[in-house]
Amino acid sequence: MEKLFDPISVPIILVDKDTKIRMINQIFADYLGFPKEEILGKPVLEVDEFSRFPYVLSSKKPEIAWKHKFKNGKTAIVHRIPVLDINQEVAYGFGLLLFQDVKEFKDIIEKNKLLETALNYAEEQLKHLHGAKYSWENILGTSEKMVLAIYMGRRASQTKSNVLLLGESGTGKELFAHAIHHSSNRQHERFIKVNCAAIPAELLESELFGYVEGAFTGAKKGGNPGKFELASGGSIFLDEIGDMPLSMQAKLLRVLQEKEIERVGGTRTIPVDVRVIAATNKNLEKMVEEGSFREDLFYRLNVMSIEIPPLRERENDTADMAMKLLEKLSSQLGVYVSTISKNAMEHLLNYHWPGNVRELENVLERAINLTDTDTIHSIHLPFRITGNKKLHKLSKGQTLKSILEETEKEIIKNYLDELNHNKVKVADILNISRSSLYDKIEKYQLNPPLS
Ligand SMILES: Nc1ncnc2c1ncn2[C@@H]1O[C@H](COP(=O)(O)OP(=O)(O)OP(=O)(O)O)[C@@H](O)[C@H]1O
Repeated sequence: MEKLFDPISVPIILVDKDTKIRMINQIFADYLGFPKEEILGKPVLEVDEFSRFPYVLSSKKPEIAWKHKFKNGKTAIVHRIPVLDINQEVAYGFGLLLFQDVKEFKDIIEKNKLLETALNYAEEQLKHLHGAKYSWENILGTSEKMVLAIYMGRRASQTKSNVLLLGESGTGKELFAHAIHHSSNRQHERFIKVNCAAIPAELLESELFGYVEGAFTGAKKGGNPGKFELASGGSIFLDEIGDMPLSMQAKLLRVLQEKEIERVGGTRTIPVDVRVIAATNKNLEKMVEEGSFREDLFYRLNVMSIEIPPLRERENDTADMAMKLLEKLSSQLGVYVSTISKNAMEHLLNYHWPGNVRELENVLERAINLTDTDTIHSIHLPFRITGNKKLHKLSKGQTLKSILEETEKEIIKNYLDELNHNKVKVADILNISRSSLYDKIEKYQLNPPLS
């Protein structure tokens, strides 16, 4: 026994069922300040009057990590464990000193607390990074179709089902995905986005499901978890799902059905609990008919499908949305632009917005950067929005010269109207001299009527 226990650097003691010390290793004896021979065979209470071994053996209950003060004044953290025989009778008691000094223990606890705080902070940061950034409050729109889409989104968020977001580019599908996660019971877990169109087909599998060490040349040591594993407990947003190659669609279907993944190159299955929110601007039904999207996957995803209408179908939304986006953008850009002129608003309302809200945002941001006042005028809008289509068609009697003159007159008139006939500004924007502008005003009779 001595040979066995003495080399162990942790103080250890064994007492028999009568609490007599049967073994104590050298380090423990030194700690107590007695020669070993003096202690061996003695009842433990004689050596340490505060020992709780008599109690531990009679109660048969171990005491783990107890603070203990020895007769010599030293305070330690100890384990006292009753060891029972096959009849559940006490055979002996085993004790060890976990920390020879409570301060050592406290230091470790302090360090642990610090580490825990740092870890919590890091986890919070990570959640913030991987969490949903938008909620329903960020989604603008009061038209009937939008209100319905938002209602569907809110309902879907309360379910466990997969969600399919359908809509043209820039209609706000990603915004919806964030809001759904944010208002679901997974809100404190991760929200992981994967753009299926942006990842090369050959990398998509390892991106989604991860890989094991040595799975392919260049694979990281120790392997790498995929987005599904990272999102476990939370939501995964599969954007542009319509662009997922057929081979991957089959693998995704398996994951949705089995709720487990297999890393590339691995053999072990890993359970994953992930809510899938998928989005596409493609017509999946048509793709199913054409054979480029799996029908079974379509039905798996299409449980809660939400159609987000294009901006041109959201009657009354554009004006309200433009004003709210203007407020948001100007505060983001740190400028004060609060008004859209009547003329400019008319152009915004008449435009067909193929790029939807994203395009509206871009147009407004550009306009904010161009205006010198608190108002956006039509001259601050791109020509595709203000452009007068009639000028592109040649009507009877028109010549190139007359079209150019008409266009010139139109543009100068627009600028003069928008800028309250401030000729300095107009000349500046059109990049012509002031005298040239005066000539043209004269030529086209663009002076405001005298009141
Ligand atoms: N209803 C809305 N309210 C406020 N902002 C919106 C709304 N819809 C879209 N946006 C804004 O328009 C931009 C595009 O939105 P988002 O990325 O969600 O569109 P998408 O449909 O996912 O586009 P894509 O199909 O091209 O990925 C974002 O900046 C978003 O903040």
